[in-house]
Amino acid sequence: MELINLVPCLPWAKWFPGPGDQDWHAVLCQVLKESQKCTRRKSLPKLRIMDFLTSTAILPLLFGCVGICSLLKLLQRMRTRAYLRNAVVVITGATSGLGRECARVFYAAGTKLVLCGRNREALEELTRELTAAQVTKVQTHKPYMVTFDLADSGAIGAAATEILQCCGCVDVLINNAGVSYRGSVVDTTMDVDKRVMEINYFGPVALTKALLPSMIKRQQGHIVAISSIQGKISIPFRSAYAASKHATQAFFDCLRAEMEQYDIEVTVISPGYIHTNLSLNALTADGSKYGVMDKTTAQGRRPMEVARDVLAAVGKKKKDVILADLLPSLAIYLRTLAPGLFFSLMASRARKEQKSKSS
Ligand SMILES: NC(=O)C1=CN([C@@H]2O[C@H](COP(=O)(O)OP(=O)(O)OC[C@H]3O[C@@H](n4cnc5c(N)ncnc54)[C@H](OP(=O)(O)O)[C@@H]3O)[C@@H](O)[C@H]2O)C=CC1
Ligand SMILES: CCCCCCCCCCCCCCCC(=O)OCC(=O)COP(=O)(O)O
Repeated sequence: MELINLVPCLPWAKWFPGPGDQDWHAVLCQVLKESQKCTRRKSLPKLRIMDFLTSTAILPLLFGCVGICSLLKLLQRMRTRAYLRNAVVVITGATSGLGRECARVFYAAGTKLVLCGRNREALEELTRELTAAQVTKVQTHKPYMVTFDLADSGAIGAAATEILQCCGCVDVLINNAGVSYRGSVVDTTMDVDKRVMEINYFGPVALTKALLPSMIKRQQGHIVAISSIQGKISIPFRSAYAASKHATQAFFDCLRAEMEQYDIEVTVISPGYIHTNLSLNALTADGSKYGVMDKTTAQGRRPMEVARDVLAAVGKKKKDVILADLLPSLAIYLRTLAPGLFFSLMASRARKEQKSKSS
């Protein structure tokens, strides 16, 4: 016990030594005894309350908390359902991977889907599959299909016009389509850098810009960008991809701020590895397809799970969401808090990868 804490107990001292007296030690012992008695007296009601709480109130309290949490979850689910039911939702890259799974979960949520892709047959097959599915809880709507290439800037305006003509408006635009890349900066042609940027950045930006005026007019809408952990940190041999995703993050962060006055929501989603065809379809330094299912991709999260998280993020109108394991999430903090260490780790990773390629 600190001496200072004994000061309030000094009045209990039964006698005080006189000036020059050496018996202060006895006084302090006496004060200490009195203070301990006092603490015991004070803590008795506290002990009784604790006894009461642990014996009678803890279980009801626990059940109460669980009940409140479940109720809040249910309310959130109902809000998400109400927000998305009959909403016009445009999904790019719906022919494969995450886009395809997003189509499934948003269809089951009762949205009016506009499925976008380059491959008409794949879109038709997905539409057949969706409409054949038994969804009982909500009324579903037959998806509309729009075929265009995001690298073709002329086609994007026409696609936006077609979407607005057929559906009247767009409530949610999910910019999901994308391509990855593998290569060293030194070996990669500028054509490849530009192509990755066209598909992952300029395409979504152009589509967003084409649909924004109608959203602003209605003062309603929601834009989603599927970025990547690589929109927040850069790893070696992904220069074009990481750059396109960093640009995506920056553009949609600016857009969010500008759209707040119109009640238009912007959600940027940054997933870690997902088990899709992304690595198979990735471009290499000379523009050819990589064509390999990487171990990291194969071990990634199931696209259906990620699609459910996308639905939840949209329903909750989240602004920025990271959907990754602990390590990539920690890496983002490391990049911010200890950039020197992060850069050294990335340099050593680059050396190792280079070595394993050349051996
Ligand atoms: N898989 C992963 O580990 C991660 C993926 N992401 C992101 O998720 C998104 C979806 O990728 P994912 O599902 O994994 O990969 P997939 O390769 O399975 O799907 C990519 C989709 O984008 C479409 N696409 C590609 N190029 C174009 C283009 N020029 N014009 C129009 N559509 C195009 C593809 O269409 P087509 O069938 O015609 O080729 C396909 O539908 C991407 O933005 C990706 O960066 C983010 C983090 C991790
Ligand atoms: C405090 C301790 C922190 C320890 C941090 C160590 C740093 C480890 C680096 C981890 C790098 C994670 C990279 C994740 C990349 C990723 O998830 O990318 C998602 C994609 O977009 C995948 O695309 P790709 O074409 O690259 O497969």
